[in-house]
Amino acid sequence: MTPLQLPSIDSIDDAAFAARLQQLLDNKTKPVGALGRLEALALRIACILGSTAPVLDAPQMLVCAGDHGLAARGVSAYPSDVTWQMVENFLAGGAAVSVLARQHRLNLTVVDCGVRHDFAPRKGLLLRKVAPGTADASLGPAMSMAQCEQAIANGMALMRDLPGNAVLLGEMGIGNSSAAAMLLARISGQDIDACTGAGTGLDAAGRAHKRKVLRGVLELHAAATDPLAALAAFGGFEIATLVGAVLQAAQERRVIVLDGFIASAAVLVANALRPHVVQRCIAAHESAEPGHRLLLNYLELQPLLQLDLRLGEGSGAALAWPLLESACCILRDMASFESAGVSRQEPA
Ligand SMILES: Cc1cc2ncn([C@H]3O[C@H](COP(=O)(O)O)[C@@H](O)[C@H]3O)c2cc1C
Ligand SMILES: O=C(O)c1cccnc1
Repeated sequence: MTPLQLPSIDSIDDAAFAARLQQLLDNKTKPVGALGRLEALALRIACILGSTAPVLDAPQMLVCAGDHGLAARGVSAYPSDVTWQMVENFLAGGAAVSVLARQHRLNLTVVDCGVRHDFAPRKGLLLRKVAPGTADASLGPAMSMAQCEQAIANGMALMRDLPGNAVLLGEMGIGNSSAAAMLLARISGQDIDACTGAGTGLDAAGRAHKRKVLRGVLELHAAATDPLAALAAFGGFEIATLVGAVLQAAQERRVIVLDGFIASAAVLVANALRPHVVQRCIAAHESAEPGHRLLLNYLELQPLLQLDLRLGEGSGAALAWPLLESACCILRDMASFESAGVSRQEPA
């Protein structure tokens, strides 16, 4: 295998351009700042796309799926078979993300990154299986480094082939809130107990068991300190594929819309590898999974919505999408004081 080449990702900070955008926003027919955080959102999208009149084009909902060997340790309230069953549901159009993507006209692509099931090929499904599920991370690394790099390379390649200038991140994989919690603990240095939550709905005893298992897995992989080693140690294939997709999207200056805890964990890893990634990111919401708030704080991202969602799939990203469209419309289409002949604020 050729060695993995990660893209280089430059800073898109441009103080002069941001000041120009702020002036455009301040000249719109409204009291200064009256559209609140929608103005900051407009400014961020405009900076990512490098346009004072941003247009979101052919948005892509990318849902990456994979199974986790660690699920055999009882860290999820649901069995691993739910992963492939939900992939079928995504493709049949009945899952939350299917419905919401349809509502908002987001093109849905589902990727088998490493599900323990053989899917029949069909439209909307990309077969990029590295292996049928990761290994049990409580016994050894979830993925070999070669598998980890393969999944990242798959994500980069598939993103290159997707049209548009915006991508919304989704995932499916029973047990993946455990992988996300361990990645957060390792990369941010926070205690695993604070990073661990109920996932699909564990009760108090289930959460205590999950914390104990995850603490043991972190200890087993104490040497996995750099982001790639941590990703290989904890998994999973869907997170690694998303890492590649995020890196590629960031390099192409697409708008990257984060969903919940697990999709955000992929961005955490990508940003640890290439620190300017986060400049291209918008946090759609803050999930009820407690680690998500810690993760967003660590990345200094402010979520748009707080709806106590704890689903994943990309559902929260789809729900926030109309806000991004509205932010662009305001910057593009609102009249200025001059063009509309509206009087400005009286001098103090
Ligand atoms: C029916 C069903 C649909 C889902 N859609 C997303 N997830 C979510 O739950 C999983 C993470 O939680 P844990 O780590 O506790 O397994 C992921 O698959 C995530 O996307 C679902 C879970 C279930 C049961
Ligand atoms: O925040 C998420 O993405 C999430 C939370 C619980 C279960 N699955 C996903």
